[in-house]
Order: sequence, then structure tokens, then C-alpha cells
Amino acid sequence: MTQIGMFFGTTTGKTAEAAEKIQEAFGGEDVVTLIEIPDAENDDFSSYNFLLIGCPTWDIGELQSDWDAFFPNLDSIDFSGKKVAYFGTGDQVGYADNYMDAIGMIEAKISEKGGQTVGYWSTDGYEFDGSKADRGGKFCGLALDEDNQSELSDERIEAWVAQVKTEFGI
Ligand SMILES: Cc1cc2nc3c(=O)[nH]c(=O)nc-3n(C[C@H](O)[C@H](O)[C@H](O)COP(=O)(O)O)c2cc1C
Repeated sequence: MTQIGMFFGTTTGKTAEAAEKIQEAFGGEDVVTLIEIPDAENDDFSSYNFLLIGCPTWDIGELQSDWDAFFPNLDSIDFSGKKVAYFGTGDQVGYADNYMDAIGMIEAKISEKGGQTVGYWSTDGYEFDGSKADRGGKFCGLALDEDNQSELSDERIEAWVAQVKTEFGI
């Protein structure tokens, strides 16, 4: 059993690629277990005190389809005592009114169920008009944009993982 469980969804593979880079930055598969959301059971979440949640935004402000199907299950999961960090990929140019909405929606639900959010990330360096993940100048997680700013992703991941390690206290 690893310290950290990462639950992610992906449709075209960009968030999966980010998930693997984030796993690597945390120290690899001995530290982070990757669970793609269609394979997740409710009980899997209780196995970890530290959670990483990854979801891209699809269909103009909607959850990625596997997360969309799983979302109602979150109501049956107790996240109290857990530290949770979020990440996602999106397209801030093509979908400027809904950039990264998905992690905003999942973060709101998991917080309602007791999860403690860590890993807030400044909106500086992004250009968008609206986001459900925007919590007053900070995203409620790491925002990646493989469609327009892929050259920034590696350094963003490195900095964010260092921040989350500190906030997890590991
Ligand atoms: C039809 C369509 C709708 C999209 N809607 C949004 C959106 O509302 N907000 C956003 O930030 N990105 C949106 N995107 C961009 C995707 O989130 C982005 O390409 C993401 O990296 C895909 O992740 P995945 O490869 O892990 O599925 C959309 C892309 C497509 C093709």
C-alpha cells in the first residue's frame, strides 16, 4: 500500500500523461498508486490519507465522462481526515469561459464530504474569462494546458509537486 492514491480520468490521454509525470515527481509507483477512475471502487478512497484527483474538463464545462459517471458515488464516501490535491488539463483559449471547471466541481463536492484541499495554484500566467476552479486568484489545484502551454507543464508539475509534498507533510 502506497502513501498516496491518485484517481484520474482521461479521454484523449493528456491527463493520463500528466498523471504519470506527477507520479514520477512524487517518487514513482512506490509512493503513488495510479487508479484510472473507471476501475475505482468507493472503498479504494478510504485506503489513502493522501489523495490526488485528476480530471480534464470536457463538453464546455462538464466533467470528463468517466468522472461524470462516478461523481454521484462521491456522496457515499467520507473524506474527513484526508488531504486532497487536485489537477486537471484544459484549453484556456478554446474554452475560456470554462477553463478547468471540472476540478472546481469535484473539489467542491469532496470538500463538502470532509476533504481538506491542498495544492492551490496561482492563476497568474493563464488567460481565461471564467473557471469554476478559480477561488479568488488561485485555482483549487494544478492547471495544465496541453493545448496551448504544453512547454510549461513540466516546470509547473515540478513546482506544484514540491508544494504538495510540503502541504501533505511527507
Ligand atoms: C469538445 C471539447 C470540449 C472541451 N471543453 C473544455 C472546457 O469546457 N474547458 C476546458 O478547460 N477544456 C475543454 N476542452 C479541452 C480538454 O479539456 C483538453 O484537451 C484536455 O487536455 C483533454 O484531456 P484528456 O486528453 O485527458 O481527455 C474541450 C475539448 C474538446 C475537444
